[in-house]
Order: sequence, then C-alpha cells, then structure tokens
Amino acid sequence: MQRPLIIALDLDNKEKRLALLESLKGESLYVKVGMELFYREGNKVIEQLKEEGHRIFLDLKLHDIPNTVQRTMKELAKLNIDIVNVHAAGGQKMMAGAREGLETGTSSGSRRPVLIAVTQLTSTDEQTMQDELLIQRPLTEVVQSYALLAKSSGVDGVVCSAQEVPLIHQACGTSFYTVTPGIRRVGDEVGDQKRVVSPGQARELGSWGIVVGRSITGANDPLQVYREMKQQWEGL
Ligand SMILES: O=C(O)c1cc(=O)[nH]c(=O)n1[C@@H]1O[C@H](COP(=O)(O)O)[C@@H](O)[C@H]1O
Repeated sequence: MQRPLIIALDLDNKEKRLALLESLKGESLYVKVGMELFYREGNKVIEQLKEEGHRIFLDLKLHDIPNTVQRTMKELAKLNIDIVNVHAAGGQKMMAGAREGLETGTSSGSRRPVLIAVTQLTSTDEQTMQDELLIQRPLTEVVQSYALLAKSSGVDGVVCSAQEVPLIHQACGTSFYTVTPGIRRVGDEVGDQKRVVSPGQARELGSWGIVVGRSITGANDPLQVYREMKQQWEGL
C-alpha cells in the first residue's frame, strides 16, 4: 500500500465534519478518528466512514491497566478499523495485552488492525520531559527505547515525530511502522506542536505515514491544501 497521508478529523461538530468530507469528496482517504469525534459520534461514524470507502486510524491512545486495555482492544477490533493505538508508557504487559485483545477480537477472515504505540507526544519537548515529567534522559533516547519496548511487546509500530524515524529504523528495522504527526507546511501555524516537520522532510526522514489535522481542517480550501501536502509527501 502507498504510504498514507492521514487526515485527523478533529472538528468540533458534526456539520463541520460533513462539510470537510464533502469538500474532499471523490478522494479515497485515510482518516483519523480521534477522541473528540469518537466520543461525540461513536461507532456510527466508523461505520459511515467505512461505507464511504475510507481507511481508518482510530486514535484513542489507550493507557490503563493491562486487563482493561486487553478487553477494550477486543471490543475495538470488532469495529473493522485499520490502525489503533496505545501509549507505550503503559508498559510491556499493557502493550502485549493490547495485541492479545486485538487478536481475540478480530473475526476469522478479517485482518487484525495494526497496533501502534505513542512514544512521546509531538507536543512534548525535552524541557517539558525534564521539568514536568521528571524524565532526565535525552528525548531521542527515550523515544528509541519506547519503540524497542513496543516492538518486544508485539506492537507493529510507533507514533513519534518524523525527526526520530531514522533512530527508530536503526533500532527496530525499517518495516516497523512509523506514523508521524506534528506536520506543517512552512509558514503554517504550529499551535501546540513542538516537534514539527514538513511533509517533504517526513518523506526524506522515512516516515511510513503522516498525520495532518489543522493545516487541512482549518484551511479555506481543504482540498487544495490536502493535494498540495500530498504532493510534497509523495515527492512529486
Ligand atoms: O496519536 C496521534 O495521532 C498523535 C500523537 C502525537 O504524538 N501527536 C499528535 O499530534 N497526535 C495527533 O495528531 C493530530 C495532529 O493534529 P494537528 O496538529 O492539527 O496537525 C491530532 O489529532 C493529535 O491528537
């Protein structure tokens, strides 16, 4: 499969979501359903997006005790989604439980959703890690180490900044998925993101997929920005 540009459908009401999808009509999309959308519109939105032929990354970032995560993943596997995620900070048992839950929840004949783990949120920088989270190791070392932990727990890949992709490939191999948010065109507002790269840089750094939210969802012409960023991402 072609490496995807995943659109984060982070919009604060259903009408705006429908208008965005309408403006992108005719495109076969990879979309991200995050907490805001899932908690508002629930399973129904997943069914609708599937019916429209889109691929889905369900981003609920599970982080709980292993038993709860395992049982929740069993339920989420029934939604026929393509990617789902957890926080690597939940540890090895939790991540292994997530994988097991997905295996048991996937019906025979269907494909198990790809499981990825968030290393360090792209809204975090080294300063925040040291001052607030009391993590004193360099950010890149922590991200690489979480990626290795994820891999050894049976997880298929990670969410990280594209800046860390070469290090992750070094440690975990190039077939380990790297999904990278914190993507902006030069000149776009960065907002709360700290580790930011452009679509072209993400391609050069070797990301498997990029996640783009506000640059597209907040644009006057989302289709034009989507096409522009996709071209940059594909190196056209
Ligand atoms: O798991 C994610 O998708 C995620 C992880 C991370 O480290 N950083 C991050 O920004 N995200 C998500 O990626 C999207 C980025 O949105 P924009 O900053 O608007 O492009 C949001 O939906 C975030 O929830």
